[in-house]
Amino acid sequence: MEIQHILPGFSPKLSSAPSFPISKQLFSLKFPLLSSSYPSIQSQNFEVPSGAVYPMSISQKDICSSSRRRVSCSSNTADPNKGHEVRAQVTGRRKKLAVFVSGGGSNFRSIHEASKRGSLHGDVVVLVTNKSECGGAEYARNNGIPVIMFPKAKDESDGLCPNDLVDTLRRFEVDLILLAGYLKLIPVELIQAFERSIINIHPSLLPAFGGKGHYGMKVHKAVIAFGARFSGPTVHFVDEHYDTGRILAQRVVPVLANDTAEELAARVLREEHQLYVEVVEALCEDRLVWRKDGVPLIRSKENPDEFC
Ligand SMILES: Nc1nc2c(c(=O)[nH]1)N[C@@H](CN(C=O)c1ccc(C(=O)N[C@@H](CCC(=O)O)C(=O)O)cc1)CN2
Ligand SMILES: NCC(=O)N[C@@H]1O[C@H](COP(=O)([O-])[O-])[C@@H](O)[C@H]1O
Repeated sequence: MEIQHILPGFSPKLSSAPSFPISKQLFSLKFPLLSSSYPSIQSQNFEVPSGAVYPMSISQKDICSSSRRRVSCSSNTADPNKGHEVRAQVTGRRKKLAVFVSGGGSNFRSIHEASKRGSLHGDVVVLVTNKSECGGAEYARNNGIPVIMFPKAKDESDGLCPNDLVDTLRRFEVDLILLAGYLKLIPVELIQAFERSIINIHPSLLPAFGGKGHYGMKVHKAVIAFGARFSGPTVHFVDEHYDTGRILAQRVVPVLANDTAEELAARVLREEHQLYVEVVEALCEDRLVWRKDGVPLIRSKENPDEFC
């Protein structure tokens, strides 16, 4: 496949990674520059949201210089003449977002806050939950965001069936569905109705530590029990199974020898809040590109030939 090694820089060369003192601070992996041994990618055809296909060349520069490179690759461009930042203008209609939660909703809050401060070109128009009294639902009600129940739970009086949920989200004119700590299986009716428009954030480096039974603290306990040295959040597209959809973005954090599951969870969650906001900002700015082999990529805001 002509783009077999397009992103080798993403795999950390651990032999060159510096050793870290046992401390609770984050570190950034240095990703190797793309060496000349990798086939150069001169021009590839990519699908773009409008469906048009146009050649795009990807130079052999280091596509991501560190694990902490912002997905949006910094949207501000300082104007030397004016001495202040000039935010790149975003055109097009603001995207309408539906967020699905089951718990506290800290990722939901991060996205809503980014929308309110203007860095995210979209609005949360509806919250969906299976737990009417969860923290995410309370936050939505306190911020005037409609809350709908799905699926219909035994101990809940109301709730929608899959087809009614699709109809309801269509009435809200939803463009993008964001799962954020939602613990139920998304039905195939929704996946078919919102093709390539449902993403999820998972608290491990998929495909490791994913699938049925892998949620919340269970994930972090398994990471520690297996002795994994790295973990971190994954944002992926949602298909009909748990955590098997195409990976869109990841961040890496260290797993320290004396970590508790709670300490690891907190370290990963901090990265989740940043990563999810940056990914949703990119999607709201139509910076998503589908590689010919079906892998989704996020185009850099600074240089359309670079990917995050
Ligand atoms: N069709 C899909 N639906 C959902 C996905 C997905 O990738 N495809 N992601 C999950 C989120 N998730 C991991 O990121 C996840 C959530 C829940 C479970 C799980 O095992 N749930 C239990 C029920 C838990 C409960 O009710 O408290 C179960 O199904 O037995 C695994 C992974 C959201 N939906
Ligand atoms: N497999 C799904 C899963 O485990 N999701 C995880 O649930 C937490 C929700 O936190 P939040 O409600 O504060 O956003 C997050 O850590 C998210 O990655």
